[in-house]
Amino acid sequence: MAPIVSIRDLTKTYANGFKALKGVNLDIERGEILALLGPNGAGKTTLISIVCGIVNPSGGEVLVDGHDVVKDFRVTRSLIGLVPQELTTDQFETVWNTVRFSRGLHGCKPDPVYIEKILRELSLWDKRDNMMRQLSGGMKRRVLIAKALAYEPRILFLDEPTAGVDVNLRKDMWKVVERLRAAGVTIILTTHYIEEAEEIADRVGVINGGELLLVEDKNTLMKKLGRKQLILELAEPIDTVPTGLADLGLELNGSRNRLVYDYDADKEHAIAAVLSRMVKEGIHFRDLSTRQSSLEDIFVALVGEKA
Ligand SMILES: Nc1ncnc2c1ncn2[C@@H]1O[C@H](COP(=O)(O)OP(=O)(O)OP(=O)(O)O)[C@@H](O)[C@H]1O
Repeated sequence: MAPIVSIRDLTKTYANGFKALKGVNLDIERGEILALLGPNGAGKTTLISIVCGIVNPSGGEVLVDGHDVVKDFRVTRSLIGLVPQELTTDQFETVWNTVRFSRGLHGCKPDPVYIEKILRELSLWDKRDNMMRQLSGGMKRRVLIAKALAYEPRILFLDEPTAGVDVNLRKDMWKVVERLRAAGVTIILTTHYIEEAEEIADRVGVINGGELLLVEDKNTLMKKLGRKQLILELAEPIDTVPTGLADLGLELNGSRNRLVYDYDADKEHAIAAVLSRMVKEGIHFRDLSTRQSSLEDIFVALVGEKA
């Protein structure tokens, strides 16, 4: 099936001459959860804003369900829900009306039962009659999510949805994301919290300096770029690593009692060779552990390389 969002050679140069996007190509599949990772100023919000029709591209093309986001913006906009980073609501309106109006604005028939369901899901039901200005920052953020869900979008963009919010909101959010995924909604989120991407995303895209460095299935990425480390606590201290072990890449690490061995996450069989060589060299260990690099390690390595 054709991707639900297709981005081709997308560039954006702002009026001051700053190149925020330098030729991005990306296909987003129907029903997937894609996490876009990148440091501050990488171009994530610019990319999302172009797909959502808020910012005009300088070059390239974006198709949403086959429709051009510039020429057919009315159609594409109706398919997309956006939860922006910044709060954009009328402070003197009630929560109930804010969410209800959002549905109406997008041309959907009123459905109070559905609105109630969303408000309950996001723990906003008790606040439905409060004015927006009476809510805490975290509650306002919940309303932004409710506003985007109110018109049942097929594609949902979440721009740093959990930045500066508490654990409860994060948990509520993930429950909502799970429900939406089950309903076939495509979800794209930007985040600085790598564990969030690790937890929830099917694919991960890394963006830096206006370029998409990679997009990869999360598990494949962790396998391909992930590193593992075998740590051997020795029974007796040693001064130098015997040649037979040094040849395999083992090193003393911070102590005469600890040997470490770094290997690719997909080369677990290498451990057997290390252990049999240990026996051959007559070096005994009293404990053994392994450590796997996280998505965060991979991200830092990728972005660092490019910097
Ligand atoms: N209207 C604008 N005019 C000029 N430059 C802009 C404008 N909007 C954004 N930029 C610049 O474009 C770059 C990308 O910004 P963008 O907001 O897309 O980054 P981001 O990855 O979302 O960052 P963050 O994680 O901080 O939200 C930044 O250097 C920013 O200063």
